[in-house]
Amino acid sequence: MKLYTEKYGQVLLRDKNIAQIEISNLEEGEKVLEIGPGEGFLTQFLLEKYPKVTVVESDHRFVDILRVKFFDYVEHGQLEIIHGDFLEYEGLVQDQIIGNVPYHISSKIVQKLSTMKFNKAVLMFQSEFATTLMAKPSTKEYTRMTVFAYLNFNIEFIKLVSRNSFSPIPGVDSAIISLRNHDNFPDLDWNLAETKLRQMFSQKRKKLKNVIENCPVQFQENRIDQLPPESIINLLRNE
Ligand SMILES: C[S@@+](CC[C@H](N)C(=O)[O-])C[C@H]1O[C@@H](n2cnc3c(N)ncnc32)[C@H](O)[C@@H]1O
Repeated sequence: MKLYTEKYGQVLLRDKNIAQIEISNLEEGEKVLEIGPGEGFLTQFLLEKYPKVTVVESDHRFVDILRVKFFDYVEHGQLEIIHGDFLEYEGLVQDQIIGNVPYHISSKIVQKLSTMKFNKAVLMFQSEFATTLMAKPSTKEYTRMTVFAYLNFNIEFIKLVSRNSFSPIPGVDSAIISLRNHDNFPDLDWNLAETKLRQMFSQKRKKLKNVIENCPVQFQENRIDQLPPESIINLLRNE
């Protein structure tokens, strides 16, 4: 039986150097949470560095493998294996988060992370998605998700990763980035801001004077995807 389903983002990392780069970008700490460990390629290195490792894996076939492979670590309480959906994870504050994440739910993972408290997350995404998170205005990669990420995180680009580092070889390259929570916009009403953001980007071909009531005069002739996040925040506050 084939043990992976590319459709569910199950391409497995095979390059130890890349795993080491990801782990060296995490910080020291007590606890680390891994999203989607698969067969545990990253997990084995995490266990060398952290006293408490929690992994959340949704596929029971991988969970069975992990339970056998890391039996001793589970017995000694260093490793907790959770069979479940990370998007439903309700755990406590984590020091560090790591994951070569399933590409088809990248946006949902970023949204989920925005609701969690952690020190630093080191994540591997499809390179195109990583570009979106850090895109500049007036480029095709600049989307609602770019602004959402800016509102929630400090983002750093770490490394582009060739598709040849995975098995099976996917059709695209990947990229490692890091996210840190920030609280730069404590005055924002988040539910309202997200609704407005969605509404503005759903009409991104229109000039803002035709999208927003009482649009500030300096933005009236612009389209939403021409404005930098700093200006969009003013719109989210003002409207
Ligand atoms: C790209 S693979 C990476 C596997 C492993 N970390 C590696 O690098 O070899 C993504 C993993 O996430 C798991 N996964 C997919 N959706 C998930 C979800 N919602 N919650 C937790 N794990 C998930 C998949 O089963 C798979 O093991």
